Amino acid sequence: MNDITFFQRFESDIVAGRKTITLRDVSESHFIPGQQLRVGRYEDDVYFCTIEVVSVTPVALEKLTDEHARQENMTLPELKEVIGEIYPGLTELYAIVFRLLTKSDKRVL
Ligand SMILES: CC(=O)Nc1ccn([C@@H]2O[C@H](CO)[C@@H](O)[C@H]2O)c(=O)n1
Repeated sequence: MNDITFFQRFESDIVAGRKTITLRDVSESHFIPGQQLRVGRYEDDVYFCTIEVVSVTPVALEKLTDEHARQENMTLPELKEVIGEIYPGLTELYAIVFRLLTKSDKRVL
């Protein structure tokens, strides 16, 4: 069982350490710093890595900065577009900072 999923298109950035945060809605704001999470792909739930939660911080959409975008390996306009597609109309987000612990050796990229 996985604890959190990411869209498959972000898998390579996560396992390469280029994406170190995710922005989620309140339904995924319950993670605790220090918690280790098994990470799967949203499309098929295939496990691909384990991360450790570093912090969970509420952030308003309008308060997102270039630093958040850098941690997503995107530009700020790209990030806002992605969020608008995943969470239409949502303005209250939670920034989950994580660090990569282990990668699955069964991944096929
Ligand atoms: C079911 C579900 O909500 N899945 C999600 C939600 C969010 N995200 C990522 O968070 C950042 C901003 O939202 C973007 O980089 C997306 O990667 C994701 O991969 N998968």
